[in-house]
Amino acid sequence: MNMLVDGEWRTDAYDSTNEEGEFDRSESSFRDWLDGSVAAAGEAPNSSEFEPESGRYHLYICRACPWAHRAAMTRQLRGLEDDISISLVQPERYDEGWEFSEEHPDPFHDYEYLREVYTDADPDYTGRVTVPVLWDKQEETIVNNESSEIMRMLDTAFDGNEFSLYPEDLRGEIDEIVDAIYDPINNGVYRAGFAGTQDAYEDAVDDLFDALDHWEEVLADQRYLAGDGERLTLADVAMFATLVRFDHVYHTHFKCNRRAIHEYPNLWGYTKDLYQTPGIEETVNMDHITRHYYVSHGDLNPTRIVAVGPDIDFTEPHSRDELPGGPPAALTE
Ligand SMILES: N[C@@H](CCC(=O)N[C@@H](CS)C(=O)NCC(=O)O)C(=O)O
Repeated sequence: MNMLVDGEWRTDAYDSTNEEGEFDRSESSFRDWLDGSVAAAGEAPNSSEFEPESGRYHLYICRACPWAHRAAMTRQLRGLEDDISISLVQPERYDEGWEFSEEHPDPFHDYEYLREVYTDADPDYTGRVTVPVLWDKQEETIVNNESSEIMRMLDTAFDGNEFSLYPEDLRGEIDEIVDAIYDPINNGVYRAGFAGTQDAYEDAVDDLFDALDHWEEVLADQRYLAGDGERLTLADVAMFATLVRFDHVYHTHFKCNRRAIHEYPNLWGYTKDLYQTPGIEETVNMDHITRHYYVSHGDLNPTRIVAVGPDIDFTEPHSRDELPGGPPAALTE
């Protein structure tokens, strides 16, 4: 796989599976926090030189990427479109890594590749070149490239509109759910898709569907994941990013095909409910999602043919409004 090593681009630098054939996701590298943002339940606000000034920060994302999607959804739901600018990279990723294009240019530097943004921040950078990236236009550096942190800091550092996706009374539970769904679900689909052995694949698929069965039950009588299920939170943002991609890419391309999400009554209703929450639909680009996965992973899909199905409709009625709670008033008024 490709990455930067001491600031030089290498296409053979790391193997994404370990000796047991299990997919190994490496850690994100830029881990600064915006001033005043909160990292986890019970923690005091961070103090840093990165002041949360409107217009100072930019998100580089790919619409295909579920991790970048968490950051884009948080920005959109919290009404931060005027505070934080956003731009896309091309959905297809080849040997040169994430690329800008005429359609999706780098708004600040006119760079060809996202890796140039990384070497701008650190000329000797060693690591993967991933999205999302939270870029500081003033200091011309990367603040953070870890989505679980970016979503928390966008929610807690900026005022935005009048609700929080990470409310103080639910933070502990949100942290637990975000952690609990990471390994079997969010990263679980990748563990299945990139497994190098039958055992590693089957372990990942077992974990994934056990976890989906569990949340299917939880969602039978609550609208959202955290607390009493009445409030939309970052736990839902994290879950939705995987569920919305599931039937189009993970089911077929990553062989997560024991069941599709639209075959689970509650998970499917929940996915449609979130999709129809004001602000979310515009963050979903199924064309970019399918093109990215089917085209970029030549080892999994050598013909790079993009699967056309399934025929499902995220805008059809979901009936979840019979459950207590609902989208924050700030989004529906
Ligand atoms: N832990 C990171 C993971 C980000 C990540 O792996 N993004 C993928 C796209 S879905 C990427 O940019 N991959 C490029 C690579 O691994 O070289 C996060 O949550 O932000």
